Amino acid sequence: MTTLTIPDHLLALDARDPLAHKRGAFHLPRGVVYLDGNSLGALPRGVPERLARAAQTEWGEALIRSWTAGADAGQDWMALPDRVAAKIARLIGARPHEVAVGDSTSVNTFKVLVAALGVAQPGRRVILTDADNFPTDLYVAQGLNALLGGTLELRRVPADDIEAHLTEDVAALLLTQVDYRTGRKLDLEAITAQARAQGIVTVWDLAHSAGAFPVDLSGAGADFAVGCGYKFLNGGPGAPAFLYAAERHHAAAPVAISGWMGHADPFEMARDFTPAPGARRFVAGTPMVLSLSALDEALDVFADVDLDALRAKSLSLTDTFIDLMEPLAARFPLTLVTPREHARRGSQVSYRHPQAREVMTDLIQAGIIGDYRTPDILRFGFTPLYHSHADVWQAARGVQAVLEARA
Ligand SMILES: Cc1ncc(COP(=O)(O)O)c(C=O)c1O
Ligand SMILES: Nc1ccccc1C(=O)C[C@H](N)C(=O)O
Repeated sequence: MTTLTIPDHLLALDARDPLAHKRGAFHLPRGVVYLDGNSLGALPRGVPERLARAAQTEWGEALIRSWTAGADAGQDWMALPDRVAAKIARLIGARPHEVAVGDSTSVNTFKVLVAALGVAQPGRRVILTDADNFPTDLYVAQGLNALLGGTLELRRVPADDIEAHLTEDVAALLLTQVDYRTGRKLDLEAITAQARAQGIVTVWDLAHSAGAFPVDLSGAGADFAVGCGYKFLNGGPGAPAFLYAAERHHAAAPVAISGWMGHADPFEMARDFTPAPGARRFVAGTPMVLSLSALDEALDVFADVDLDALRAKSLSLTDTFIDLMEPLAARFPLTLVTPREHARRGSQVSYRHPQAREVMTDLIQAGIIGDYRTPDILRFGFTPLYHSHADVWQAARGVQAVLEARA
């Protein structure tokens, strides 16, 4: 790929990018523009060594002693979920004891839905959600309803109509802040406030939010949330997920999967479940040490990152891509489905194209790795920690070449 013709104004943006140095913290394969960090984040350079240490030293040498080694300093394996939770908390506007790390986003969605229903207004049985929510959110709610003998109503409405459906019969609102297809970002603050005014408990899926831009769950007064460790948090394939439970619910919210690792004192081996303080009670079973180690290391890349700068760069990258694609959208059957309005955009840009699947196959062949989503969506994810405006330019030129070749 040539870099000679990158427009000066884009090079200038890169020259004054306060996050430019973060690119060096990632392994990015040569010859590839990777625009799928919203599905699987790139590999942070520190992770392989950390994994080797966790395997060879902590597991291989210290063996079972690692569960408690360094406990006084909070460095033991037992506390690893809590250490990771504290790092995620800063990114989502939570306090460390309001975040639990482990299991998948799907499992955590189940846990927080049960918790939400447990603190909902008595008598309310409706879960309100976006009809186009990510499948796992819909399926988990369906499964929970089946478990409860069909006593719930899963009310699915278009995202644009959600606010009109925040009525007094709704128990819980289950929404994904950034739509995985379109990249449309919901106003978490406003919707949470409206829901709370109706006595509705909010459950936010932050899969495409955490690590992409600042989220302020506490400031918004959100009740519960979940999110993935392997997307913008770069924790690696199948990384542990997180859940958020506002402190005010800790005492009353039921713990659906009350496992021994969420017990106040697991090695007391008591006969009855006494929840650990805070969100740790939602950590059901043995911490996934290897994958938690990778996520823990990956999160250190964020340690000194100003989240407002992260958001500003994300918007600059997506603005640039939309601008560069505009002439192509005029020549080819591409329809922008991502909002142009900053407040309504996550960190991705998507287009409809009648041959989206084939076009994405060609793009990936050409080293522009984005994603196809049914039925006709070309999706390009931008990760402010490791993308430059020059990458955005390469990507747009790649799209142009593929579309011209197909025409
Ligand atoms: C909005 C959303 N929720 C949840 C998930 C994933 O859940 P899990 O990690 O359990 O597969 C994804 C992506 O896979 C997603 O985009
Ligand atoms: N976990 C995965 C495993 C395999 C393939 C994709 C995923 C994704 O995360 C997809 C993503 N949630 C999306 O918004 O499309």
